[in-house]
Amino acid sequence: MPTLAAATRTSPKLLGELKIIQSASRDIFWNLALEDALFRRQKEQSKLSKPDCCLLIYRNKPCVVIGSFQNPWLECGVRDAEQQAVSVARRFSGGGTVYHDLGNWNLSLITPSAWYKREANAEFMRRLCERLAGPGNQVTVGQRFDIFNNSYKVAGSAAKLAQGAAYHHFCLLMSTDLTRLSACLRPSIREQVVTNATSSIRSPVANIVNPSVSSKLLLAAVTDELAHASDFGHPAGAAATISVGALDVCPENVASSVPGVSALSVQESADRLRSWDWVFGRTPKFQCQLPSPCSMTLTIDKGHIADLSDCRLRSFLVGQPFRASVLLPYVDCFRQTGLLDGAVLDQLERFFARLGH
Ligand SMILES: Nc1ncnc2c1ncn2[C@@H]1O[C@H](COP(=O)(O)OP(=O)(O)OP(=O)(O)O)[C@@H](O)[C@H]1O
Repeated sequence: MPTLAAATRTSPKLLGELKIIQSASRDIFWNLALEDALFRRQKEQSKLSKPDCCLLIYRNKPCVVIGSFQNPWLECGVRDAEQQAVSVARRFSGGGTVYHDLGNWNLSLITPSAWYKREANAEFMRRLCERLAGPGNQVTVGQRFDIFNNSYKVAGSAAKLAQGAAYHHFCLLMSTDLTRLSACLRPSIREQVVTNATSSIRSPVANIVNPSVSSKLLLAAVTDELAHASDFGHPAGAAATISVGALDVCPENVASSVPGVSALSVQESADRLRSWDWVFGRTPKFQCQLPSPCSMTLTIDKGHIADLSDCRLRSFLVGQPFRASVLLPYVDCFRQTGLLDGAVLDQLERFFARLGH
């Protein structure tokens, strides 16, 4: 027979409200910071007997978003992204690299950790996608809780789980520029690399609907699916009410429209997410092997050159950030001093140029 303590642990508390929050910002860094602030607020709320939870909806200007434990140079063309004004962001959650633009919608379910159910969240997304795709389409949940429409990936998913709170976010391809998506996901470093960073699982992708779906229609479909959430065992089914908490949230109104979230802390967190130290400096240590005529091995740790097999260059380059703006002037210098032969310098120049500023 279960003890009283065990019974109390397994019978979940009712949720308070499930609030839908929609961001008006199109800045990936600010939106990731807002998501993180809502997650931290959720952790605080976990002490309450009836915590609220929320669904954050946001879109971004063109950007590549890598997972927390990934290597940006292996996942995207950093220099090409820079040249096309595509931001590169590192999110807090794990998983692989995705491309966002205004045709890609992000839905993030932020709940108490006790309510976190990957399968039910994915089923919520599957039903939403099925509704958007219309009849005659086969919408399924993949092994890693991604969503496929007729075998094409239409939504990716990643999660972050901590004591007290969790979020599970989905990026949904509605009318994204798919040519640009695949162009942006071409690696900067194509040389041989040794790393234990997470690799993306590349899949053929498609948009789910024609470009005419408005945010109003999406919001209506989301609200309706959440209202039926108890039918398929989603935690939202236990929410006392489902309501639109705040629309058009932006840096100017976040403090007044989203209680418990400070505009300053969102801004500080956005600035940190935007920094080179966060996006590139947090790359897991890796080794890169440059073939002949260079024939050298570089070790990169915390975004800086930690070691170099060519002893002529070691004293100049070890300790330098792994970025074109710092390394290319050295190549110019080496050219002037005749330290290395021309073919080696040309190869180094091409390699460093691909790293981005
Ligand atoms: N906006 C997008 N939506 C869905 N799939 C995408 C998108 N952008 C790229 N993809 C595809 O998803 C692949 C990465 O998938 P992977 O499973 O590694 O990451 P993910 O965990 O789904 O990403 P996320 O965690 O952001 O959802 C890319 O190589 C590409 O094929």
